[in-house]
Amino acid sequence: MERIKRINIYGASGHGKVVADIINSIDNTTLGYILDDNENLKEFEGHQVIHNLSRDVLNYDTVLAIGNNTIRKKVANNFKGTYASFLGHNSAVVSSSAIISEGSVIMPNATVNAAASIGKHSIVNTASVIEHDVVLDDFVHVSPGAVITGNVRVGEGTQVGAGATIIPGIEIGKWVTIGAGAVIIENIPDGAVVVGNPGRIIKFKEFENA
Ligand SMILES: CC(=O)SCCNC(=O)CCNC(=O)[C@H](O)C(C)(C)COP(=O)(O)OP(=O)(O)OC[C@H]1O[C@@H](n2cnc3c(N)ncnc32)[C@H](O)[C@@H]1OP(=O)(O)O
Repeated sequence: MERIKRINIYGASGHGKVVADIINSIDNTTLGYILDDNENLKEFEGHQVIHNLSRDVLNYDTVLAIGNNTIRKKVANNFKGTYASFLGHNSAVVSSSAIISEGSVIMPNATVNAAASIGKHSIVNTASVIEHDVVLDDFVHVSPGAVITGNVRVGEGTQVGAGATIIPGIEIGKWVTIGAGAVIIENIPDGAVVVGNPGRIIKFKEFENA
C-alpha cells in the first residue's frame, strides 16, 4: 500500500479552502495541519487551526494558502518549514515541459502550456490559461479565467484580475495590478494599476522589494 503524504496549509481562509480541495484531489495526499497567525481562527473545515508552528507541525511540507501576494511574500520571508512542491488540481492540465516551482498552486480547470515557467508561491487560479513560453515570477496571482498568451513575462507579486487577457510577447513589471477584464496590449511598468480595454494605467501603487 502506498504511503499517504500529508501537506500543511498555512492560511485558514477562502483561498485555503480551494487549496484544501486541491490537496484532497491528488492521489495519496491528504491535509496535514492547518496553520494561521490569527488566533481568533479556531476551526477550518472541521480541522483545528494551529497557531504555534512547533517542530512537530513542521514535519510536513507546507503550502502558503494566502491569496494576497504581499502577505504571502511576508509570510514566506519568515517561514522556517519546508514547502510542498507545486500542487495541481487533478482537473488542471499541465504540460510535461512546463516548469513550476515549489509552493505554487494550479487550480481546477487551469491550463499551463508547453515550456511555461512559473516561479515560487504563485497562484494559477480556476480556469485560467498560461500559454506556451510564458514566464511568471514568484508570488504572482493569475485570477480565475484570465488568459496569458504566448511569450508573456510577468514580474514578481503581480496580480492579473479575473478574466483579463494579455496579448503575446508583453512584459508586465513587478507588483502590477491588472483589473478584472482588462486587455493588455502594451508593456506595463512596475507598480502600475491598469484597467479597461485597451488597458490604461490609472495609478501606481507603492510596493516593497524586500
Ligand atoms: C478566487 C478570487 O476571487 S481571486 C480575486 C480576483 N480579483 C479580481 O479580479 C479583482 C480585480 N480588481 C479590480 O478590477 C479593481 O477594480 C482594481 C484593482 C483594478 C482597482 O481597484 P481600486 O484601486 O480600488 O480602484 P477604484 O475602484 O477606485 O477604481 C478606480 C477607477 O477605475 C475604474 N475601474 C476599476 N476597476 C475596473 C475594471 N476592472 N475595469 C474597468 N474599470 C475599472 C473605476 O470605475 C474607477 O473609475 P473612475 O475613476 O472613472 O470612477
